[in-house]
Amino acid sequence: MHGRMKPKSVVPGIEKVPNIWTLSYSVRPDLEDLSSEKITSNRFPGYLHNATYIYPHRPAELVFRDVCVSYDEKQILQDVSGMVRPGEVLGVMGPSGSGKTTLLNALSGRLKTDSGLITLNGETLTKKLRRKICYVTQQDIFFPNLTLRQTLTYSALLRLPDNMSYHEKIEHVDHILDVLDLSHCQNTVIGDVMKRGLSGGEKKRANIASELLTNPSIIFLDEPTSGLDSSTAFSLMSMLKDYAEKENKTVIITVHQPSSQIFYMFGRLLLLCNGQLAYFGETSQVVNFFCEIGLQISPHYNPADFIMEQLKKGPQLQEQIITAARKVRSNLDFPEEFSELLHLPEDEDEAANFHSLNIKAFEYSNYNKKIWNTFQHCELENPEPENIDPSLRRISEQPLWNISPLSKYADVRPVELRILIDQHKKLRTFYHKIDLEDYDSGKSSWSEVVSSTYSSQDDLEDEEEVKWPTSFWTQLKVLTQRNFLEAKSRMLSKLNWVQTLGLGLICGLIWFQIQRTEPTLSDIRGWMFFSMTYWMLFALFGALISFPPEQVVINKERASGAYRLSAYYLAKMIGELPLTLTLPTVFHFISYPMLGIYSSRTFLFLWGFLILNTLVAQSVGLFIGASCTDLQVSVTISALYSLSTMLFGGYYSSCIPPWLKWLQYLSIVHYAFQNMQIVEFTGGPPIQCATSNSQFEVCRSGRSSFIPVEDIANPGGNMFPLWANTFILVTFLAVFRIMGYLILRFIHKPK
Ligand SMILES: Nc1ncnc2c1ncn2[C@@H]1O[C@H](COP(=O)(O)OP(=O)(O)OP(=O)(O)O)[C@@H](O)[C@H]1O
Repeated sequence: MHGRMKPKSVVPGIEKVPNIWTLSYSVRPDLEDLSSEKITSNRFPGYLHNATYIYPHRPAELVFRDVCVSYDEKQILQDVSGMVRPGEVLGVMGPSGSGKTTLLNALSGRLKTDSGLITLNGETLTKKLRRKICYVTQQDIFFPNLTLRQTLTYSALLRLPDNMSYHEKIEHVDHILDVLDLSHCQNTVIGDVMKRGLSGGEKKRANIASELLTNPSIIFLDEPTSGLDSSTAFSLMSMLKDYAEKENKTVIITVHQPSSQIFYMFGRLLLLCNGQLAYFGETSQVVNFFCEIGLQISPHYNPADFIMEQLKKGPQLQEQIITAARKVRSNLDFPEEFSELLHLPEDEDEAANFHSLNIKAFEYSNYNKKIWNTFQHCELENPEPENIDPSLRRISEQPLWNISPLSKYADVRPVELRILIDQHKKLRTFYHKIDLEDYDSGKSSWSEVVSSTYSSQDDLEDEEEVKWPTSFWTQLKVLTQRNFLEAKSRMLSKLNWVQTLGLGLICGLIWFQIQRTEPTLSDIRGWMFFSMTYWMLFALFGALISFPPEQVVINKERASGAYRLSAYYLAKMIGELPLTLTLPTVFHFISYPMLGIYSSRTFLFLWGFLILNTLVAQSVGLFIGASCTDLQVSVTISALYSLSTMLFGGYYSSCIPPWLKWLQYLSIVHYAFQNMQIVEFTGGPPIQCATSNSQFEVCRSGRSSFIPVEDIANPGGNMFPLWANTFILVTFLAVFRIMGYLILRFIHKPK
């Protein structure tokens, strides 16, 4: 024992699986009374003994080598290499356009690389492993109407696994609010340019908080300090550095022009110049590096400013710096050699060499080294396979990493350490993993780790295996609640209430107690046409304008794999349904009785068709909003569609040229207006004929009080029955909604 925290229980074990021996052990401070059998059967069926160790997340070491990226044959990144270890902060600097964001996108797996190697703990970056990565974008993208707490709570409910209780998820939100010093503004709305909310610095931290919720192992931050004053930027960076160190996170940050205080917070620095590596190494050594190539920094000068100036001085100096950086790659410390060692042997010769290589690799790696020491200094208690490598006969009781005193979950999260030995009894590699099922109550994004540690590469690349953090039903439920809450303040705003109540009253007063006679026919039709087209435009443009900003948030969340598109889309329809119905209902309930209710059936049917028409129009708005990325284009298309659908609706013109008449079948107003007239003129009391000069044949032939609806609604034309119009409207609704979904699913996917 070496005077560090002493675990109460150690459960070592060895297992045979085809061609591979697995040695593993567990250290759980709280498992004094449990036998190893019990632990084993509960958690790792099929394993003789399991191996767990309490740790709040799986530390990840990111190594990248010779990464190349090009756009349309333009080389953006060329042979960029580097690495970053758990607990470290890597700063990425370079002039504007040098490729910093591109590098972050490539390393986080959001961008396809042309060549190069990116590994996490020695495993090639796959979609599954990407879930351990979080990416904090430059833009702070949120729903502006939700408070910070609501935003984080919904994010936690969606992105933390189902096996974690609601209470635990909320506790985790509290923890993150605490870590990022956001508790004081948790009930403030996020806000936007129109509505004041969180300050710029708070919004930045909120952005980081929403990503840290999943307890990722690696955090990418693209210019988190841009737009912040120097003291806010400093406190944000201090917080990130503390967080990385205490919680053993791997942090990569791009910055433009940091102050010298911020500059020295980076443990390592990666400089980019025209997409090429200009320096990679310890930040404290960068000034020496420049010195060695004859570029001396003046005393009291900010090294970050000095470096940026050198990188912009012209092609000749740039080339000199890049060449010098290339030379540094021959140092042992550089990850080029290191990353090769982390690979599993491909053939017999490589395998023969592998044991010693891997030991060397451990020595290079900070935390790997600790593990290796552990194995060398302690006795293995349990039976083991014959002829096992002697170096694996020892096991430690010590903790391998420091557990963050900040993390209240530190004592409930197990991590498994596993050594794999091939059939030649050679050490192949080791893994450490979290057991999610029983102990990791899901504060992490590690659901993938459980299966990935042992899987073959093929399995890892099988994207089908990638699971969502929560079930479809959880996603549907949470997203429905969030949609309702988010849309409520927008759709039922005070202004919308004033507009609806005002227009309802005005309509009621204009057509107050209207007579049902031939001369007032056009007024009755006018009310119907007005109310229908008004709500059509209201719903269509409402959906059209609100959807693009919402889509930005959805794309961000989809890019981080938070939920299924289908769950979101369905939730949007369900969550917004009561809100969509509210205002047309209020309008109808105010204005129609003022006209004079002649039958409750007519009143209810008219209400139903008003709602149906509103929902169809909303679907059209959603479809156009999802299809067009340019708001001006989408507004033009919507205006064209909605105004022409009104023209073909049957109120303004009853003598459309025959060659244009087919267009009326594309008009949603046409069907809805016909239905309303059918209901009103067949359900209500008959319309009195004019006493003289009636325009209706039926009146001129002596009848006094019945005008057939066909003569009113579509004189001389064909009229569909009520059910057929209704069916067509429902079909419109379904088709536009499905097309909107398909566009989002296949065309406007998140990048
Ligand atoms: N989709 C693209 N198509 C073509 N070129 C692109 C694309 N995206 C980026 N680039 C180019 O790649 C280069 C690097 O861009 P990147 O955004 O990575 O630079 P940066 O260092 O992050 O810049 P800044 O500091 O200004 O944000 C730039 O020259 C940019 O014009």
